[in-house]
Amino acid sequence: MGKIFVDACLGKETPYTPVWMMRQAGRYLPEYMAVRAEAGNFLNLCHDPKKAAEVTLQPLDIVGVDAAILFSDILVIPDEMGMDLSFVKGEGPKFSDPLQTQADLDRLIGGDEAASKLTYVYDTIKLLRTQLDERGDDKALIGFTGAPWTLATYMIEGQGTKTYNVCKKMMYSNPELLHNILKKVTEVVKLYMEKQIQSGIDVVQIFDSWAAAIEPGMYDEFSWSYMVEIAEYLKEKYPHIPIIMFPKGVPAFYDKVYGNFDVFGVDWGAPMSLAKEKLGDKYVLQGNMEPCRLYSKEATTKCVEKIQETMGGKRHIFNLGHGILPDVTVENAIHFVNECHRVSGK
Ligand SMILES: Cc1c2[nH]c(c1CCC(=O)O)Cc1[nH]c(c(CCC(=O)O)c1C)Cc1[nH]c(c(CCC(=O)O)c1C)Cc1[nH]c(c(C)c1CCC(=O)O)C2
Repeated sequence: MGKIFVDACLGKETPYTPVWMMRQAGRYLPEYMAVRAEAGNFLNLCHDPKKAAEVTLQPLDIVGVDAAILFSDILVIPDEMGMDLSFVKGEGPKFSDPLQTQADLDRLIGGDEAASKLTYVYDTIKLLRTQLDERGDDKALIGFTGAPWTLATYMIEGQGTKTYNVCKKMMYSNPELLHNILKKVTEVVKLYMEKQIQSGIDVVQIFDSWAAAIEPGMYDEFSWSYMVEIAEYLKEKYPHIPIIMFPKGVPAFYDKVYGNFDVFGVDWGAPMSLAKEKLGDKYVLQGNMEPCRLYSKEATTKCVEKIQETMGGKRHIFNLGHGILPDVTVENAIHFVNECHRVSGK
């Protein structure tokens, strides 16, 4: 069966506009919390293909989205390259030994050796492929990776950061080392995404969540060019697999966007009309409701109607402008999905 989400990514006309939500498999769902509790913790859940597949599919049945996104995390890549990842309760991800020198980087494994260690991700995808095919509906499966820059911020800082001062010190005082880190991560990501495709995903999304940390004139050099390199590697071998680029918070870069990919993910900080004007002819646009609107049904409806008015149901995929927050009610998430379908004629 043709998948409406895949068709929409490729710019084909679809009977209605598909919708999904970034971070849709997560803590706002009591059913997710139950499976996570069984697993013991978040990383165990990522490492358990059966449970990871189960939470991947939950939003399809509970919220009614048109695509599932693989349940995993962007940080499993540096973890398998040899950095020791943990999630500290209430504090988020941590690496015990952040990268500071070329010698630190040289100790990490790279290339196919690293990509081959992520077997639990490929096993989850294979299981999901079977389960989705058995369902016989037209829901797509999205695989993903972090952009090399976003991954590097965690590898260098050792954790999430508000200032990015450690990685920016490297950017301005030792750019060669930062490029070496980005190159090594890029090589792993290319092979990781290739193995995700071979395992059965329908679409790729590259998350550059911390794009806005880079000053506009340097964004291409330190992030976008690596994302494009990954996209072009995959497009050459797998032209039928759509690629979504999601660089958060870089409207100043919209005039300079280039590369062979299909969908541009618009975050909530940019007006959809601006993205349409600058990028709408070249790329399908995804987005972009401010996730906090999910706290109010009225605010949600207003925004969905406005986005629909701007995009006119053409070359568009509904989504939030960043991830759904844990304290949103399931009822309001369902309302968002239903409204996207209503205004686009489902
Ligand atoms: C920056 C980033 C990370 N991870 C991810 C990003 C990029 C996307 C974005 O910008 O939102 C990507 C990600 N992380 C997760 C997914 C699963 C699929 C989905 O979107 O539903 C995806 C696509 C699960 C997760 N990844 C994480 C959770 C929460 C873990 C839990 O307590 O259950 C989930 C469901 C943990 C995580 N992972 C990360 C952080 C900063 C945190 C802690 C923040 C928090 O606690 O909300 C790194």
